[in-house]
Amino acid sequence: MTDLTRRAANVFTQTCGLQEGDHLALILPRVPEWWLVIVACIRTGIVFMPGTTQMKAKDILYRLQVSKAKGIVTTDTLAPEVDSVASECPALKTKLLVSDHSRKGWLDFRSLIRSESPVHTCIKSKTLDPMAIFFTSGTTGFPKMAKHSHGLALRSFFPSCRKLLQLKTSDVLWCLSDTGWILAFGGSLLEPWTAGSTVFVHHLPQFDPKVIVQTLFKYPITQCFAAPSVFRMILQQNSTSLRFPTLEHCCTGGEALLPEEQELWRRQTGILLYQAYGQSETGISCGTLRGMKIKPGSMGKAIPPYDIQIIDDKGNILPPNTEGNIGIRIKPTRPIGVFMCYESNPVKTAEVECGDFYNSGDRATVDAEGYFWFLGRADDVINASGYRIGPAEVENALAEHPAVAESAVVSSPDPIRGEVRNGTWRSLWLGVGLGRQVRGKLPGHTYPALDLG
Ligand SMILES: Nc1ncnc2c1ncn2[C@@H]1O[C@H](COP(=O)(O)OP(=O)(O)OP(=O)(O)O)[C@@H](O)[C@H]1O
Repeated sequence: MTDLTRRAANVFTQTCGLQEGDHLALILPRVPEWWLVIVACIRTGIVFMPGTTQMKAKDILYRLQVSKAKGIVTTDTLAPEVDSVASECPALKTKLLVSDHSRKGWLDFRSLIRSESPVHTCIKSKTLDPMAIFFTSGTTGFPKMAKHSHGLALRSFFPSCRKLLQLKTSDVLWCLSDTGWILAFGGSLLEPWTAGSTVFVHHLPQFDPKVIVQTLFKYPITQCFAAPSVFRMILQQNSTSLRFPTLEHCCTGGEALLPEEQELWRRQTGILLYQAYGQSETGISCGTLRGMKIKPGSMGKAIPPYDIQIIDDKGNILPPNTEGNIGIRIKPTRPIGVFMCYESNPVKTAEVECGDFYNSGDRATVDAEGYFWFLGRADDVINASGYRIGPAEVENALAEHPAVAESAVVSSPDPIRGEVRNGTWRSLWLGVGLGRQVRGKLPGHTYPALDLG
């Protein structure tokens, strides 16, 4: 890694002329170059911006334009999409291709790495210097650019954060997060790197729960980190055995997890499923640390240095068991790991500040023991006849029916009750739950109403 990332750093600065602070879009599947590009950026101070390979030309165009990216690294699958929009991105100067074939107008990253010098001196980055931009999922609008400092990487070294997975050098960690999300940066790079454990990588070009089960049987994976949908779809396979030979610890986050699924996973695999919660703006902020008592359905406790409280819309702390916003204290001191700002969007950055807190936009309660319970996103909460209904609660109820594989609950306007709950369901293969996707993408869309009783 040392040798290859030094060479990659030289490719960026010497061959491409990129400089500290420049923005580099990184859209790669799970190939080794993803790791090389990120570490090379950290070495040089180039701000990397991961993106998911599921993007199409218009998504790439949006990201390149708003970020004013000077460079992009991608594969030959997405290179034509980039070429179709490149003329509309005046800042884009460098296109690097990760492929065994060449393409006109693109630099060949693999052969450049081979020919570049392995001698490189790291910049002397400071904790608060910019390091990365993570685009949010865009569940509620255009993806926002959450800009992080090098402090995000430093946070992984804090003993409090190490307690979440408690990785050892003998561990083999498989994090299934798409390379475009902040979870992949933490779970596939920072966490195992800090602990000196082994990263397991599977190309997994298409999500197939059968392949995941086979892989967990075949390879000496000891820890697995994935979205709840992954565990859910494995359970839906009705496999004869899910007693994996080496798997010891499982962690999940990114969307709501049903308490029943947690219990079913334990019964079928003999392993507990620990829940964590986080955002592109904060990394993992809250979680059930390995070995901590699991309260089924709870996201666990705040992970220091984050001080998480349930707050009202003015930033006042609410008492236990009261619904409110999940807030992370940012005053008087902004904790290391919380994003710097939304790039080029001071208005949005100011909007999420609420008194002494960063307002996550998620609704939850905290119990007397400090465990957090997710209710839904503030913009998803349904107000029907004066009752505030978290869509996740209705989805959980639907999911208890054996014929329902996945569900999404959205509201539609009602002249008498304000809003009524409507539902839809269908199969999905993405690593994020249907509820979150559909709710975010189709606000106000009318589905046939369900009688939910
Ligand atoms: N354990 C969890 N349980 C329930 N929801 C979770 C959990 N972990 C994360 N989430 C959801 O995922 C969100 C974070 O996702 P992400 O940062 O990718 O952007 P987004 O909020 O979906 O996108 P946008 O802000 O663009 O709409 C959280 O705010 C929360 O709603």
